Formats: sequence, C-alpha cells, structure tokens
Amino acid sequence: MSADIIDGKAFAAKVREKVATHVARLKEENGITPGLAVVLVGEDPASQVYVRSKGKLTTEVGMNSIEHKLGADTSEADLLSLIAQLNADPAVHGILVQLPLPDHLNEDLVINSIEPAKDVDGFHISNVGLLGTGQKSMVPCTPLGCLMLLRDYHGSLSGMNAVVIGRSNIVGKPMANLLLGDSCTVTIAHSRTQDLQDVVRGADIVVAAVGRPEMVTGDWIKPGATVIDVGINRIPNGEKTKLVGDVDFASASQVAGAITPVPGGVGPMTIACLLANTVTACCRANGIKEPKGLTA
Ligand SMILES: NC(=O)C1=CN([C@@H]2O[C@H](COP(=O)(O)OP(=O)(O)OC[C@H]3O[C@@H](n4cnc5c(N)ncnc54)[C@H](OP(=O)(O)O)[C@@H]3O)[C@@H](O)[C@H]2O)C=CC1
Ligand SMILES: Nc1nc(=O)c2c([nH]1)NC[C@@H]1CN(c3ccc(C(=O)N[C@@H](CCC(=O)O)C(=O)O)cc3)C=[N+]21
Repeated sequence: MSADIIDGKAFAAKVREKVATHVARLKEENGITPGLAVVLVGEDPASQVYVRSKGKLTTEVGMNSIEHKLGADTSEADLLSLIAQLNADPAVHGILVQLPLPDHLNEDLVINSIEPAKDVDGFHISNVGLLGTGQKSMVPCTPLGCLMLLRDYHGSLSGMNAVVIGRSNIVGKPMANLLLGDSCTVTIAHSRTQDLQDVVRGADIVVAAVGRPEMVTGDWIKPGATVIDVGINRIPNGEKTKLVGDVDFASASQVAGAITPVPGGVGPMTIACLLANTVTACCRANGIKEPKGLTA
C-alpha cells in the first residue's frame, strides 16, 4: 500500500491567498495594514533562513514586515526594551521572537514580556493557559497547521487514538491540547517513554516532533494510520545537505494511510498560520470582526 501524500505546501498557499484577501479588505475598508515584527538574536543560519522566508511571505500577502536583527551578545535588558517598544507600537499587530535564543537570555522571561494580544506564536503563558482551558487565544502556528491538515483529511477526529512524540512547549504540548480539543484520545511520548514503538503502533494519528532524523520507521506505524511529520533536520547528503523529517518517509509511506512530506508538509503551514494569526490579532486590536475559516 502507498500512502496519500498530504500536500502542506499547496494547502498553505491556499491559506495565504485567503490571508491576502483579508489584508486587502482591511486596507480598503479600514485603512489598516497588518504589521508583523520578527526579532532575530544572533546568527544561527537555519533561523536566518526562516526569518528571510517569513519576511518574504509577509510582504507577499500585503502585510508590513518589520525585522529586527540583533547581535548574539545582545543583553536581556536591550531585548526586553525592544519588545516593550513593539508592544506599544500600534502599527505592530504581531510579534515573533525567533527561538532558540542564545543561552544567556531567559527564553521564558522574554516570551512572557510580549503583549499576549500580539503573541502570534501563542507561546505567552496567558495564551497557553487560555488554550489549555479551551478559551479564545492565540494558537501556536505549527500545531495549528497540523490540526488544519488533519481536519481537512479526516473531517472529524473524534475518538481517534493520537500519539504525539515530543513534549516541547512550542510543538508537542500544544499539539496534544488541540487534539484533545478535537476529542482524540491523546498520548504524549518523549525520551523517557518505554516501548515507544508499541505506543506508536496503537495510533490512528502519529505526530512526530522529536528532532531526530528519520527516527520513526514504517514498522512502527499501524497500517492505514495518518502520519504528520513536524521534524526539520538537515543531514549530510554527499557534498551537500538535505532536509529530512523525524519520520523515515520511504518506509512509513508504505504502511501509513496518509503522510506529510518534508519539505512541503508542516513547515509551510507554520508560516501560513503565522500570517493568519497576525490578521486575527490585527482585527482584535481594532475591534473588527475577525475572519472565520482562516484557520482551524
Ligand atoms: N515544521 C515546523 O514548522 C517546525 C518544525 N520543528 C521541528 O520539530 C522537531 C521538534 O522540535 P521541538 O519540539 O522544538 O524540539 P525539542 O528539542 O524542544 O523537543 C523534542 C522532544 O522530543 C523528545 N525526544 C527526543 N529524543 C527522543 C527519543 N529518542 N524518543 C522519544 N522522544 C524523544 C524530547 O523528549 P524529552 O522532553 O524527554 O527530552 C522532547 O520532548 C525538530 O526537528 C524541529 O526542527 C519545530 C518547530 C516548527
Ligand atoms: N518563535 C518561533 N516560532 C516558530 O514558529 C519557530 C521558531 N521560533 N524557531 C524555529 C522553528 C522552525 N520553524 C519552521 C518554520 C517553517 C519551516 C518551513 O517552511 N520549512 C520548509 C522548508 C524550508 C527549507 O528548505 O529550509 C518545508 O518544510 O517545506 C520550517 C521550520 C518555525 N519555528
């Protein structure tokens, strides 16, 4: 059997089209251009690539992209003062501080200094609490993108067994919360989980967010299961490098019912959801009815 390929790249392009329509409407009817500020501290090459790609797609949908690139030795006080300035700027509707931050900066402190209404990553404790209690919040982009792909493929997820591998604050935990919200029976696995393969074999939905190249192989997957591969790992490939997920696509796609590729799966959805969250934040900030159906 060969799995259906869930085309995140194509889906994300459709989401960005909808975002662009709403941005055009905000400009015409309200005279407002949504603005997304991205803060990058240090020179991590992978982070630089994402930030560049975010900036390009932000302007492509008609929004303002504000980029702040700070040196790796930036002090916490300077970073906090930049965030305070962005919090107070009415032209900035969304703020994203690219993670990971250099070791001398306290990530929790920095994230929690972002105005929750502008926290388009959904990482602020206030948004985490709102999501955890099923209240209106900013939803983290990567898990939101995964949920949209799953709902689009399955319709209802109610009663399905979902296994999320990884318990990070940015992917694993919010993913589990969203799946629970859609009435899945959710298991969260991590590096201390015993018999991980057996746990995964019970899953109708597997979300892999581990950071280990091609760890999940076809023999772990229940035949017909849906596999969402969040992993973005750059590995050597001859003289060059290539991007692979946390799932071994070649073997898993022989067993799964549906699977997301890397690249072209979850990654593009993350950025599309970031843009959608920025439109939502802009509408909320201006007392404008927020668009329905932009995200899940
Ligand atoms: N596509 C996208 O848009 C995005 C992709 N990513 C990618 O997703 C992956 C995960 O990212 P992130 O959540 O930030 O990573 P973290 O490193 O923060 O978390 C990884 C998680 O995987 C668990 N883990 C590690 N090794 C194993 C193992 N052998 N068996 C089971 N669990 C294990 C860890 O367990 P423990 O807690 O016990 O240490 C941890 O909970 C990375 O490849 C990252 O690049 C991330 C964000 C967005
Ligand atoms: N505050 C914060 N928010 C984030 O959302 C965040 C972050 N920090 N730090 C890093 C991770 C990672 N991440 C990705 C986004 C898009 C792709 C993406 O578009 N990937 C393309 C390929 C890109 C390539 O070729 O390198 C794809 O999978 O098809 C990947 C990874 C967001 N993250």
